Amino acid sequence: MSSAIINGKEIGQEIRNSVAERVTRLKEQGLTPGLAVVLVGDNQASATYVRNKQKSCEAIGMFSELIKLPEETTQESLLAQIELLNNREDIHGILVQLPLPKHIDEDIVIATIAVEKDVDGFSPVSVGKMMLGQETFLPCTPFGVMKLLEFSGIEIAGKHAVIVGRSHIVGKPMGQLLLQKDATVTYTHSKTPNLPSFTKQADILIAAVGRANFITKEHVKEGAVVIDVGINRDENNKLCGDVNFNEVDGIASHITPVPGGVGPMTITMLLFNTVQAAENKLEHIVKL
Ligand SMILES: NC(=O)C1=CN([C@@H]2O[C@H](COP(=O)(O)OP(=O)(O)OC[C@H]3O[C@@H](n4cnc5c(N)ncnc54)[C@H](OP(=O)(O)O)[C@@H]3O)[C@@H](O)[C@H]2O)C=CC1
Ligand SMILES: Nc1nc(=O)c2c([nH]1)NC[C@@H]1CN(c3ccc(C(=O)N[C@@H](CCC(=O)O)C(=O)O)cc3)C=[N+]21
Ligand SMILES: [Mg+2]
Repeated sequence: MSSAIINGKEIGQEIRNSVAERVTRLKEQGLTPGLAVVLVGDNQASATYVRNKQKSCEAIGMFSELIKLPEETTQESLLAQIELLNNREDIHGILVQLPLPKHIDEDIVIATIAVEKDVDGFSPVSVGKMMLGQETFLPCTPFGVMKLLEFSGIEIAGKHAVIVGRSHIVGKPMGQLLLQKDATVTYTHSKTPNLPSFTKQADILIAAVGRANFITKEHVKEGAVVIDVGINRDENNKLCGDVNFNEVDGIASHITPVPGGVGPMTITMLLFNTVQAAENKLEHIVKL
């Protein structure tokens, strides 16, 4: 029997519809949610993602502005651009597309984004609040994965979640969100010996490695829920995940495809966070 497919495009669309309604209500009150996307350099993949994000904003009536800076932009001038966006009334969310050119310190750049506009949830204050379980913008990819699990009726409490990967933007926050929902969490990474001995224990397996078709049937327990965060190109330049879908299909109870799994959810949660940022501002005005 084949595994149930978790359809991120469909679940994402359902959430986008409710976000679109919130946009309509905000506009009736004279406020159009605005997202600024900062793109430095001419990384081809980044340009594609950014276009995708902008199209998605427009589709639900949000304002989006692309700030496109040349590869040789200095850190100082990038920081100045972010300060301008921090102070703009029409911009509620700021996203600085990663990776940045090597001569720029990403940590400093991200820390400069005003926390109330940090819709990626990457700044140190946002991360700290997330760790403490305080209200904040959650990082879009792990947040999107939590929504996929929720909409698919997958129970998390008491389950063993194994994360492959510990990056600051995916693996590490993913484990935190699952822990908050009472999973038992194991982190694995490039220094983990005998990886399958860990992943085989997973009730929920999250692959965030960045290697095409890396997770095979030897890594997966019968009946596990497998979430594939990876976005890679295979030897034929075809988009593929970190999970060898054909091998794992039929072993997993549920699996996310690539494309059409986690990717669309990342953008959905970016829209969600940006609308929330605009609503927060409105509530603030009403309170004054
Ligand atoms: N769908 C979406 O919306 C998004 C998808 N992505 C995709 O997800 C994937 C991961 O992204 P990201 O977290 O940014 O990547 P990083 O390269 O920052 O992190 C990769 C992680 O995988 C670990 N790793 C690498 N090789 C192995 C191995 N052989 N065994 C076990 N662990 C290993 C690394 O370990 P160590 O820490 O020891 O180096 C690291 O923690 C990529 O394909 C990326 O394109 C990313 C963001 C959003
Ligand atoms: N500051 C910042 N925030 C990010 O959220 C961020 C980033 N930098 N840098 C790059 C990664 C990657 N990322 C993706 C988003 C959507 C898809 C997506 O929509 N994928 C589609 C397919 C897209 C295609 O066809 O190429 C899918 O999986 O179905 C993929 C990857 C966000 N990232
Ligand atoms: Mg850098």
